[in-house]
Amino acid sequence: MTASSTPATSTASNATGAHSQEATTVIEGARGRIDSLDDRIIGLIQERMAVSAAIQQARMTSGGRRVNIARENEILARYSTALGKPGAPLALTLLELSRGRI
Ligand SMILES: C=C(O[C@@H]1C=C(C(=O)O)C=C[C@H]1O)C(=O)O
Repeated sequence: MTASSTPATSTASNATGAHSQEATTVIEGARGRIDSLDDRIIGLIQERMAVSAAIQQARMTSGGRRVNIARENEILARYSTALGKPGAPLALTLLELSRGRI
């Protein structure tokens, strides 16, 4: 039996859902890369939240409002241009994380 047709271990002990050892190996490696990317994305979101908080604090200390709708519209447009329709709710989630619910 070749490596590519070797059955994977039973689904009970294989969380990938793959039906061959070859696919299991590919998926496990790629999931490691996704976990690493997600760690970086989460770190970038936390960094974004901190930068946004500094902007909001500076504006409020000067007597301005926390929220700036014109700027938020620019961000919504950037995300939907780059990512298509699902980019808008993603941008809204980032804005909510950064300035709370409005
Ligand atoms: C960070 C700012 O303040 C608020 C938060 C924003 C953000 O997190 O991107 C955008 C606009 C504002 O509602 C800003 O005005 O740039």
